[in-house]
Amino acid sequence: MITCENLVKIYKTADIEVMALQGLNLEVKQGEMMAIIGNSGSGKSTLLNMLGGLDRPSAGRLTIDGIDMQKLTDQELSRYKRETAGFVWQNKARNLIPYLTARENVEIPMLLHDRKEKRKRAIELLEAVGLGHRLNNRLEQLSGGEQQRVAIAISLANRPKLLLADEPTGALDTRTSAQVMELLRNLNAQLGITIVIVTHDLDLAKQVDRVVAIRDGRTSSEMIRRADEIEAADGAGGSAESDDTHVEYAVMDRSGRLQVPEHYLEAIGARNADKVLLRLEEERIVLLPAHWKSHEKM
Ligand SMILES: Nc1ncnc2c1ncn2[C@@H]1O[C@H](COP(=O)(O)OP(=O)(O)OP(=O)(O)O)[C@@H](O)[C@H]1O
Repeated sequence: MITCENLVKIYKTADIEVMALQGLNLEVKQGEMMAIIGNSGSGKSTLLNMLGGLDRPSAGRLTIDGIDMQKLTDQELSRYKRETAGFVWQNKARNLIPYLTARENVEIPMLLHDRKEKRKRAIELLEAVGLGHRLNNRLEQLSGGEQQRVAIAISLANRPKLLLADEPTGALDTRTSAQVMELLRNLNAQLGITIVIVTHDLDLAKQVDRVVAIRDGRTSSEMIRRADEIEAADGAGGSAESDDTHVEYAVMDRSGRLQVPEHYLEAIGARNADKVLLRLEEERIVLLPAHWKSHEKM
C-alpha cells in the first residue's frame, strides 16, 4: 500500500535548512494497522503529511496505492487528499466545527451531491462509530471521546483506503483512549482500511499489529510486535526465557547496508566502533564487537 524509499524532506526557512526526513524507508501493507513512534522532532508528523498528500517529499520515492506521489499535479494531489486518505488529528479544531451537529460535521467533506444520500451515509458512519444516539447533538455538547469518534466518522466519509491519525488519543484519558483505539481496530478489521497512527505513547503502540520507530528522521526500525514472531525469534536466538532478549527488524537497503539501532551497538560495547565482527552460523548472522575472541563464551 505504502512504499517510502530513501525519503528526504528538507524545510527551508529564511536562513536555515532543516532535514526533517533523512532517507527514510518504510513499507506498509494493504489492510495493516501500524504505529509510528519516535521522540519529538523525529519527523513523525512530517512523514504523516507526506502520506496524506499535504506536503511533498524533497527527494526519494513515495508510492501510495500504486500512485507515484512525486508525479502528481497539484490538482491530482487535491483529489488524492479528498479521496484516498482520511485524517484524524489530535487537535479537534482541525477535525470539527463546534456549533454544527455531529451529523452536519460528517456531511461536510462528502463528495456526494444528493442531500438525502449524504444524510444517510452520515448516519451510517456515526452509527458505525457508536454515536447513533448523538446524531443531532452539537459538537460542543459531546465529550472528548465522542468528538474524536465524530472525527473518525468524518475521516471515513469519502471511503478512503488509508486512514492517518496523528496522536488520535493524545487529548483523552486512558479509558476513553482505549475505546477510541478499539474503534480503530474494529474499523481496520471490518473495512480492511489501512491505518497509520503517529504517537509517542508506547502503550498505545502496543495495541496495533506493528510498530515502526523513527529516529532523527533518518531510519526506521521495525519492532516486531506480534507475540508469535517474538517467540519465533527468541527460539532462533536460543534464549526464549530471557527478558533481556530484544528483537527488532532493521531496514536493509538494496546493497545489503544495514543500520543497526544505536542501543544495540551500545549493548555490545560497539557504539563508536568503526568495525564489528559478523559471524555466519548455520542460519543466522551474529554481530559482535570487533575485539571479540572465539574462545569467549556466547
Ligand atoms: N514547516 C516547517 N518548517 C521548518 N522546520 C520544520 C517544519 N515542520 C517541521 N520542521 C522540523 O522538522 C523536524 C521534524 O518535525 P516533525 O514535526 O515531523 O516531528 P515530530 O516527530 O512529529 O515531532 P512531535 O512529536 O513533537 O510532533 C523538526 O526538527 C521540526 O522542527
